[in-house]
This record gives sequence, structure tokens and C-alpha cells, in this order.
Amino acid sequence: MKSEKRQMLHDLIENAGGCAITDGGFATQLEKHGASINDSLWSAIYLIKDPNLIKQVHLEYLEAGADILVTSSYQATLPGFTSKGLSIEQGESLLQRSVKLAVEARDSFWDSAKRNPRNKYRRALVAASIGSYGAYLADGSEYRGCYGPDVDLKKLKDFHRRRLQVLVEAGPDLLAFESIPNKLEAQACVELLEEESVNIPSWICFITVDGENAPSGESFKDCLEAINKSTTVDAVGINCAPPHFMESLVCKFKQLTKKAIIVYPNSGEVWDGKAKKWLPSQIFHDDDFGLSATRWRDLGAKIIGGCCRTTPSTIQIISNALREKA
Ligand SMILES: C[S+](C)CC[C@H](N)C(=O)O
Ligand SMILES: N[C@@H](CCS)C(=O)O
Ligand SMILES: [Zn+2]
Repeated sequence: MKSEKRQMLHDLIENAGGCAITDGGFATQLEKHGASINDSLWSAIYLIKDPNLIKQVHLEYLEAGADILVTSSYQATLPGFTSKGLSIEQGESLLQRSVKLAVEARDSFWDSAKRNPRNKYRRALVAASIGSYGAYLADGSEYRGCYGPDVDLKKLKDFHRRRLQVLVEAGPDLLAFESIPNKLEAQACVELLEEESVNIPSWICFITVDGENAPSGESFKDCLEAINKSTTVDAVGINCAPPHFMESLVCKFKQLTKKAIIVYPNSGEVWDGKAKKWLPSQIFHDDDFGLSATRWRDLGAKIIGGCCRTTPSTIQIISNALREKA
């Protein structure tokens, strides 16, 4: 029998007509409010600096029509917090805070939305973001995927274990592994979910830079091997990669897996990890997302959204397009 939260994810997708909408550009919207995130913790520095702003950003994505809220924990890690002089306990409480802020935003938004019988919203789910080891390195490694010979399966599992435990204990509806750049880390995530007997749903999303393979150069066929064997992973796909790659990648993933497919690309801009800024490239503007989202859905994607450099306005356009062309 499906766990209660697995059933909730399943029902959400069904109620959304077969394709739910996730946000993913949390950091970008934070910056729209003037936040400065040029920091080793990146957007997660706001868990310390201004938790209220985090909640406000979550509310803005809900207002725009997000069915799933991705938390502010992408680059929130215990070693990251302790390197700033915080204790383990303080770090753990910041991780809990990331889930709490999203749950509070969801609950207050839903409490008022459901009072209006004509509201267009569905009760959103909270996905605890777990950024890759490359994200923690804070040098753009998630777009390269080469962690070097010292990083083996055990090291990756050790890196992810405690954060995952704390996030699960904080009570999110699902786990969102984001920006996974290679096969080894995908395997670490799968093994960890099993070792920790995680009973809430999860997705594992990869980055791609060339549109065909993981950043490490490994094929998605290889990267999906462990995921396909696992019963603890519910959806797989791509985040934070250029949107013009998504159409062929949804088709590719359809061939490679029976799991639900998720795509939430960035705007097409490219992250310069050294300069810590986005460089222009083949950019999708908000309006381009509407038609494309319906294509990705019609090709079989079950969760669609926008990652970095997309905003609530992108989510609003995706939401309108998926409703209009249901
Ligand atoms: C998704 S990327 C833009 C996040 C930031 C990156 N890990 C860095 O710190 O450079
Ligand atoms: N969802 C993350 C970005 C992943 S690349 C955030 O905006 O914090
Ligand atoms: Zn991103």
C-alpha cells in the first residue's frame, strides 16, 4: 500500500490533470527582493539573515500557482553552517526552519484560499530541497560533476546522511534531490533513502550541460540504473538546465524509466561559478515557457516548473498555459 504522503503526491498530480507545477527558482525570487546571496551558503544564508523574506517568497510562488514548494535548503548543509562558526545544533535547527517556513506559508495560504469556493488553487506540497555535493562546494561543481578521486560512494552518503535525517524529521511532504551531476551521487541518494527507510516520496533531478548526458559525461541510461531499481524514488528528471533541451530529454527519459518524469529548467542562462553570476545564453523568456510547458506535458512530464532565473511570473504563465490547454 502507498504511504500517505506518496498518495498525496499521486493525488496532486491527478487533480492537476496529470501534470503538477513546481517552483524551483527560490533564490532568484529572493534576489528580486534585493537579497544578496553571494555566499558559500548561497540562498540558504537567508535562513540566518531574514527568514521572513523566505516565507514571503514561498507565498509569492503559491499565489502564482505552484503546486509544490521547494524549500530554501538547496545549499544549507551542516558542514556549511559549522564553517561559519555555528554549532551542529544551530545548523540542524536552521535545516528544520527551512521546512517549517514553507509549511507555514503553505498552511496560511491554503487556509485563506480554501475559504473561497471558486479559488483555482490546489493544496500545495512542500518538497525539502537537497542540493548536490557539488552545490555545497559552492564553485559551480554541480554543472561539472567531477568530484575527483577522493570522493567515493561512502563519502557522498556521509555528506548527505544527517541533513536528510533532519529534513525528514521536520515533516516535509517529499524530498527533492536537486542538481545531481553524476551517476555516483544518484546511487548515493538511492542507497541513503533505503538505508534510512525514508517513507516519504522523493524525486532525483540531474543537471545537463550538453542536453544529452549528465555533466560528468555519463549517460542518463547509466545514471538511472540505481534509480530504476529503487522503490523509494517516485520521479526523475532534470532541473537547472537550458529549457530548449527539455523536449528531447522528456522523450529520452520516457525510454529510460517508468518513474514519473519531472522537468524544471532554468532560463537558459549559464552559471559562472567563479564570478558567481549568470551569463546570457539561449534565453527563454517567461512567455516561451507557456507553450513549451504544454509540449513537455503532452510528451509525458508529470511535474513541470522553473529553476534558476525563473520567477513567480514564470510559474503563473506555466499554470495558465497548462489550465488553458488541458
Ligand atoms: C544552482 S547554482 C547557481 C547555486 C550556486 C552554486 N552552488 C555556487 O555556490 O556557486
Ligand atoms: N531550488 C534552488 C535552486 C536549485 S539549482 C534554489 O533556488 O534555492
Ligand atoms: Zn537552479
